Amino acid sequence: MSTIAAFYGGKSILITGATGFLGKVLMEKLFRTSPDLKVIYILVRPKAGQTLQQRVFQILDSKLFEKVKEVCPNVHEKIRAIYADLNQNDFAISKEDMQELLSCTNIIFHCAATVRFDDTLRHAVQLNVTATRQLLLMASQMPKLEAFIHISTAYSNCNLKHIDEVIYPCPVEPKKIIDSLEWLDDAIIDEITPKLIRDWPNIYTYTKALGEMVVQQESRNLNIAIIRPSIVGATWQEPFPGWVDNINGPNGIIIATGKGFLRAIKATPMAVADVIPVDTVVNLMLAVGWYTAVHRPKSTLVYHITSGNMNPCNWHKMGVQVLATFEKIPFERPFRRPNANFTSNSFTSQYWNAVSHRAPAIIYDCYLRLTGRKPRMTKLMNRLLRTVSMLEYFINRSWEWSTYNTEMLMSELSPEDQRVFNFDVRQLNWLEYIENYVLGVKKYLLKEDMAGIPKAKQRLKRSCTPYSTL
Ligand SMILES: CCCCCCCCCCCCCCCCCCCCCCCCCCCC(=O)SCCNC(=O)CCNC(=O)[C@H](O)C(C)(C)COP(=O)(O)OP(=O)(O)OC[C@H]1O[C@@H](n2cnc3c(N)ncnc32)[C@H](O)[C@@H]1OP(=O)(O)O
Ligand SMILES: NC(=O)C1=CN([C@@H]2O[C@H](COP(=O)(O)OP(=O)(O)OC[C@H]3O[C@@H](n4cnc5c(N)ncnc54)[C@H](OP(=O)(O)O)[C@@H]3O)[C@@H](O)[C@H]2O)C=CC1
Repeated sequence: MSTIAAFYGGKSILITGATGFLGKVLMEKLFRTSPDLKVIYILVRPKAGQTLQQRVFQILDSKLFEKVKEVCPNVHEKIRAIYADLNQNDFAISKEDMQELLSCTNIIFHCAATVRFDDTLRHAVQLNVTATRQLLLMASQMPKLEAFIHISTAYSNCNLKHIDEVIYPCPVEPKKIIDSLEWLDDAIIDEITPKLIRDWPNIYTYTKALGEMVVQQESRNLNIAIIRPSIVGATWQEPFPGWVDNINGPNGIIIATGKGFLRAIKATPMAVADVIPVDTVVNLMLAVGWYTAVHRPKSTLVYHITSGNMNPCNWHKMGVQVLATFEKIPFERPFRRPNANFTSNSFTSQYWNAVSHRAPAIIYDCYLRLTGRKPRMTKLMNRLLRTVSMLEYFINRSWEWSTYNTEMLMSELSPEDQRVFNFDVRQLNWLEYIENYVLGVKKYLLKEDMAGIPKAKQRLKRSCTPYSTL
């Protein structure tokens, strides 16, 4: 019997960000391995015209939760969706709900965040810093709370080259930033943002660093741990390989390449591609939740969950395998035949952007105009190139993350727990993982039918010039 699975039995667990990529996989694993847990509270806001209940039903009815329904048929009764907006005071939670959360919660997993690189400082601080502070305040009023697990990112200190499992101080106190944002107007905030974020590449990583400082400052006597994953990718093994559901990080790039839009990218081929499967991250989160509650370490432990130091892959290897997979499993209706080059400097990158990206888009828009349709390719291409430029920082550098705490935890687990909650990334076969990843993007993101593969392959064989039925 798994000690960790047994630990979550009978527990009331609060998850923020449960409707996000990581949150869904966390809920799935919890229900599948500890179906006797008492309840999972999730803080949800209505979105895109859907009520809370509709959002929960959509998640539970998805393919991701198919196995859960077999082992935990009453899963609907064990999720309690609580109306909450983390941008509001007290999260806009009703008094009754707040009372229930305060008196019943045993474990908190704080996953909610804005992960947009270009968010405004005001909004990113509100969500990634102030909301974390507010949640810690709530946690301090929970008599039954055993552990508070905060999800950060391995890139919160990406202005350093070697990163230890410690909380690094930020140049400006989070409290000072929170206070000044209350009275500064948006124009001034925009002006001072570059000065504040200094050598951080974007507002996201900077506010995640501030969030960690807040955790340290407001920890009181709580049992807290911080988890820092690197680039979170599709599932490796559980509940099945290749599951992915948003266009963040590598996912959007894989789509853009497979559809033939993106043909060159400014990347350092030998730089480490520090991708980590989402199920590996979730396994570590659950192990950390157990360890923090049961062993109660004296200080806040930080855990890195990265792949580079244990089982490194680089962008060249990743790119080659992605392209090889497109040959076997092409995406439907590509704009051009998928092909890609890594460029090494800004000049060649600008050249390829003009020749390989902008020119075909302009030509295609002319064709659309001539055939009486609305041009849209140039706009789409500009948006794609903007996105790629924001990711460039991360694909042209390598970092070293120490993983002492993560390795220590691995050694503390029983053989059964090491199997059920496996976060040993040394066992990952990159070629197999990448192939499943691309297949997952096709199936779960693009929702393309696998039966169409032979036809797509035939079209691919015939194609050499731009064509599209978009
Ligand atoms: C020698 C041979 C070698 C071979 C060479 C081969 C080389 C070629 C490569 C080919 C293979 C590629 C292999 C993989 C390479 C991958 C490289 C990628 C690296 C990734 C690095 C990531 C680093 C991350 C570091 C930090 C990690 C973290 O901690 S956090 C998570 C990461 N966060 C993000 O990724 C967020 C980034 N995104 C953004 O910030 C914004 O989205 C944006 C600024 C980039 C874009 O904003 P914009 O306003 O333009 O668009 P937006 O409005 O957001 O959306 C546009 C449309 O898309 C829809 N959308 C948006 N989000 C989602 C979503 N999550 N799911 C589904 N759909 C979404 C949105 O609704 C919009 O649609 P419309 O409304 O219909 O227009
Ligand atoms: N994905 C990655 O590559 C990495 C992620 N991380 C960290 O992991 C965590 C989860 O990321 P991920 O799952 O990818 O992100 P997603 O963007 O998929 O999910 C974000 C979650 O936060 C919720 N949220 C955002 N704003 C609010 C709000 N105002 N009120 C209530 N809920 C809100 C979202 O809810 P809604 O559905 O309503 O929008 C969603 O559930 C984050 O802390 C991130 O920093 C760290 C490293 C890498």
